[in-house]
Amino acid sequence: MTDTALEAAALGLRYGRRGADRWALRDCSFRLPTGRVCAVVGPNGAGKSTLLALAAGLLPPTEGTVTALATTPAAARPRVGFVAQAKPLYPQLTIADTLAMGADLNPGRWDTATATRIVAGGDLDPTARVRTLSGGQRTRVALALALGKRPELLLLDEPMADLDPLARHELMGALMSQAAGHGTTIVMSSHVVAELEGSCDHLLLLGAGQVRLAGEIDDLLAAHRRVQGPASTALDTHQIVESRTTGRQLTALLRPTGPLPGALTGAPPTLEELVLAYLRSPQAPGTTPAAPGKAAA
Ligand SMILES: Nc1ncnc2c1ncn2[C@@H]1O[C@H](COP(=O)(O)OP(=O)(O)OP(=O)(O)O)[C@@H](O)[C@H]1O
Repeated sequence: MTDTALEAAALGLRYGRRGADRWALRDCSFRLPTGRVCAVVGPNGAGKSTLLALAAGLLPPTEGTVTALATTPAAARPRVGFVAQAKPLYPQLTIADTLAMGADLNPGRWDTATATRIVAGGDLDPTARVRTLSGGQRTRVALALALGKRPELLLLDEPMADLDPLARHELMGALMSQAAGHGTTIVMSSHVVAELEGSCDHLLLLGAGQVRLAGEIDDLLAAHRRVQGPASTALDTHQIVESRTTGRQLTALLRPTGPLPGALTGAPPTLEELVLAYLRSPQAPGTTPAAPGKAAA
């Protein structure tokens, strides 16, 4: 039994031919312990889908390594569930055929009750063909297939994007109970940070193909402060993620490197405040396992 669900070391992927210099991901290093629910966030084109595809073994790295459940992604595949952004399924199959295929492909692992319950939650007709389903209904079937596999590691690329609010709530609940009941590690990309707050305990923030923040969310929040005070307050000994001056008032989100000036009041940010501050400030220094000197503040 491993205690590492996902680990990347100097991982990089370049699309296209050599020399084209289109690095989608470069020099990514992080470790995700098992049993976590990890949010993967970042702007469009940051490399989230690429990272998930590498972790699922669908793309070979151009450089560096990635392991899933302490082995190669290909060797881990029977124990890993992956739902890609496009939710690919066989359009000509019915929902019932699709779940039967899941059972055939996962002998000894398949959880009929869970898969059937997820499909039934959407009030879907099992005899309906996949090609007749809406985007959100296809997502539901794709999640039923992934959860029915009872994976140890579940990789989900924007799983909630096309679900209605009730379906989001219900399926997020199904994912959380899978994590709590079976110790499944879930890695989930999303642009809706508010949705991740309260569900996720680990964060991977990507920007321009690099890992900018990686770690336990509680540790990351505790290491930052959202502060306000007089505009004249000097902050330059601290790592400033973003700062703004309005008249005589300064507000900033920073990573303290020592005691804060007494003129400032502040508190740890929420997850949404932290992520938005980093997204608005692409040049702000991040914290990754590859830069341990910056981790403690
Ligand atoms: N098949 C491909 N061929 C060439 N370049 C690609 C391909 N897929 C992605 N890229 C490029 O790789 C980079 C990372 O893309 P990726 O899809 O991983 O980002 P993302 O963070 O998932 O974005 P989004 O939030 O928009 O889904 C982007 O610059 C993109 O243009």
